[in-house]
Amino acid sequence: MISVSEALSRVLALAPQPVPEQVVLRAAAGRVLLQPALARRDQPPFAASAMDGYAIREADHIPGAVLAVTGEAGAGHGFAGTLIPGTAVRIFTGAPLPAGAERVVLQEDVLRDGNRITLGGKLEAQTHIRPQGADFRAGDSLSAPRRLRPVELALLASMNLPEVTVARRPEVAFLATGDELVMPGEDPGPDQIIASNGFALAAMAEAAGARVRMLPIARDSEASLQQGFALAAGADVIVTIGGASVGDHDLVGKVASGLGMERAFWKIAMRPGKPLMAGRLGDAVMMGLPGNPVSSIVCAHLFLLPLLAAMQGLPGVVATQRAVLAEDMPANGPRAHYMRARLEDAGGALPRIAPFASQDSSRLRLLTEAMALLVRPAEDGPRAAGSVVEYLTL
Ligand SMILES: Nc1nc2c(c(=O)[nH]1)N[C@H]1C(S)=C(S)[C@@H](COP(=O)(O)OP(=O)(O)OC[C@H]3O[C@@H](n4cnc5c(N)ncnc54)[C@H](O)[C@@H]3O)O[C@H]1N2
Ligand code: MOO
Repeated sequence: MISVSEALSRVLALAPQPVPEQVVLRAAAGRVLLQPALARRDQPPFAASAMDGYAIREADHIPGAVLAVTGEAGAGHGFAGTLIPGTAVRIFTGAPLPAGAERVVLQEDVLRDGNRITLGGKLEAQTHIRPQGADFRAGDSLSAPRRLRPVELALLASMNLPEVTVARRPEVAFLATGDELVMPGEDPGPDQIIASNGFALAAMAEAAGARVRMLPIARDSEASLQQGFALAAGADVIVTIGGASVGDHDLVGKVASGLGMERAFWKIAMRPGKPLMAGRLGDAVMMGLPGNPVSSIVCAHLFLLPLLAAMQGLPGVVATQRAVLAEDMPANGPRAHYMRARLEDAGGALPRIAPFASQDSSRLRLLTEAMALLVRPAEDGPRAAGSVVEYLTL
């Protein structure tokens, strides 16, 4: 059995290079920007007013000064002339500052009478001007790679970039296998259960930027699995669920090998998730997840999500955080243990973490109550309450 970190590097070694594609901004949400995006213009493109008021010269900024209003500057239509000393131009938020103007006084701070304004007795120090390029300059870049959040879409839009280069979404085909499985809403036989894992896994993959195909459940026969693999043709990643272990009906490894899968590994020193396998099957990456619900979800978190990240040009890392152990724990065995745990704010710098008494990898409901996976490295010694440990969130 190989270690978790060795397995992750073997999985990442299977990842093909990201494929760039051009998309319009409206289609870029959540996609990974592959090339730095360069602003095509300054923003603001001119010195602009930040307030509604009057543009004036610095020399006229005197309490009680009386100035003639000689024109107007609005957003989208500036004042054509130059501001003459002793005069003011009515100005609105976002309007270009007239030539010669050096500050904007708020309309609340002046008295207007016909075409004249009188500045108030108490004037502000702030000029209420947004200098040209205060947000960004032409040529400034949004660095890559990065996953595009809504705020970055707005930034790209204001850089006047209608299209961006992003990574093509990897396509993942999920193939659940087992005679005991039926889909939700179907009528299960007396020995059957509902196939559940795929719903979590598909949602996880989609949130990680993938497109997902959920294939019909394969039965525990070589022919049915072969048919399932045939239906997965064209996918970038083929993920089987179940049938990965050593039982007589666990046929995934055998069938995949028969179809030419080059195995990168089978079995990892971790729990849950020991029977995980991965390799290359034709042009696709193949990942065989264990069938137990918690095992499949934990393995997907540790290996499938980093793979999908790497395929989109992002680092394939699993980020952990630190917490303080709430109770003593005995030494861990030879497999890294990802323990379902409760996380609580203990008022200190780090949260407190307490593993659940049951770590049964079939219990989905418990998993929904776990706020974290406490990571116990293989062969970790006993740990006393109060020691600092690592965890990850699902
Ligand atoms: N003699 C041994 N037995 C087992 C070992 C072992 O090392 N020696 N490993 C155990 C571990 S650890 C795991 S994990 C499981 C995984 O086995 P498989 O990947 O072959 O999974 P299945 O046997 O097909 O299913 C296990 C379990 O999960 C349920 N299942 C399967 N698919 C789904 C699904 N899509 N949705 C919901 N539940 C699913 C299935 O009904 C079983 O209860 O093997 C241990 N055995
Ligand atoms: O490692 Mo299995 O994944 O315990 O349930």
